[in-house]
Amino acid sequence: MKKYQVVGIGNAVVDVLTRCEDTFLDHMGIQKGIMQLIERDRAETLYGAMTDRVEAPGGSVANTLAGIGNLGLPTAFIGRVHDDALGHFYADAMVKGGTDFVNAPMSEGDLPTSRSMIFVSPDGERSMNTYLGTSAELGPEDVSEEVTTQAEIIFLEGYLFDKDKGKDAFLRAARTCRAAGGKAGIAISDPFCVERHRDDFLKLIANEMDFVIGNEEEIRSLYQDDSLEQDLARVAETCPLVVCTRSGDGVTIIQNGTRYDIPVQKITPVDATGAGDQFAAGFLYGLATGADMETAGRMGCVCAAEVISHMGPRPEANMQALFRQHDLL
Ligand SMILES: Nc1ncnc2c1ncn2[C@@H]1O[C@H](COP(=O)(O)OP(=O)(O)O)[C@@H](O)[C@H]1O
Ligand SMILES: O=C(O)C[C@@H](O)[C@H](O)C(=O)COP(=O)(O)O
Repeated sequence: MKKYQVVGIGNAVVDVLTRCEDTFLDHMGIQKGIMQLIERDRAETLYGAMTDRVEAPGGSVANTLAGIGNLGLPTAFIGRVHDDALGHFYADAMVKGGTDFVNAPMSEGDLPTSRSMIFVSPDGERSMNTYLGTSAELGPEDVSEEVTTQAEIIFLEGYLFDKDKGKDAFLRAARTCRAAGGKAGIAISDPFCVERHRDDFLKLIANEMDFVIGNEEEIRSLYQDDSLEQDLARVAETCPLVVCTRSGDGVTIIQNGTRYDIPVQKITPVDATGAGDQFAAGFLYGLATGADMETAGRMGCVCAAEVISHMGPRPEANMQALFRQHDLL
């Protein structure tokens, strides 16, 4: 038995959330529904333009780990925060939620803790504006083999793929985990990130990954065949387990050539932030505990439905209790 059932590696980001009308997005030049990277000045402008801000620990894979921690499995997260107020807020929240935050806040360098200004539209869609401070500087030296070899599953965040040292950190984490008998998977994170590094993404998925999770746009961005079915089939040819979420329109899982389609009851989200991350939390909980694919997929949907029913990217409910209500435990 290893120390951790799931370990994540990704950007450590504090989310600052507020509601707005779509006209505000147009006025500020914010593209709706995606994660866009911004510079420090723009971060200050957007922060200043926010009313009724809510601050919450975020970061895509970190949200997933927090979700799995909430479900009671031993978890850890590898990410970088600065030794500043937001950094301590972030690290403390991870630990309080049951996930080890293995890298202490760093005082060297002048890049602050990362933050994302997230505007939630009346239809629940979230538009993220992320200022990447120190979190995107994560490199192989930040990956402790003592942690990765103690992981049954390691989960990597595609956003970190934007820098060479992030790629190196991934490879070190995935290879050391797998060499010690664990499994490695990736959350694709973003179609634009794939756009910038398509060949590397395809190689990583084909050669180093045991599973891949993405939404429809992310899966389609890999092979660009102009057909989700064809794209899914091509990813499934190279990777033993592929999971594709399609918002309120169901989830498709292909494991070693067998396909599972999980229905989703479509609702209007209060705030869609974290839907994909919490789907991954429920699904990985199922994978780590030996559930069949149908059950793991349904667990993912229950976690995602909970998080989109309130503001913020992490669960507020006791997810074990919710699983029991849905006869999943
Ligand atoms: N409108 C919705 N109604 C019900 N469930 C939803 C809705 N939007 C998202 N979800 C849940 O969240 C999961 C992930 O959503 P999706 O939008 O595909 O990912 P991402 O947040 O990564 O873009 C879906 O598989 C589903 O379970
Ligand atoms: O990492 C970021 O830039 C934003 C995150 O902090 C945010 O919490 C997030 O990724 C939400 O996830 P999603 O809505 O499931 O894509």
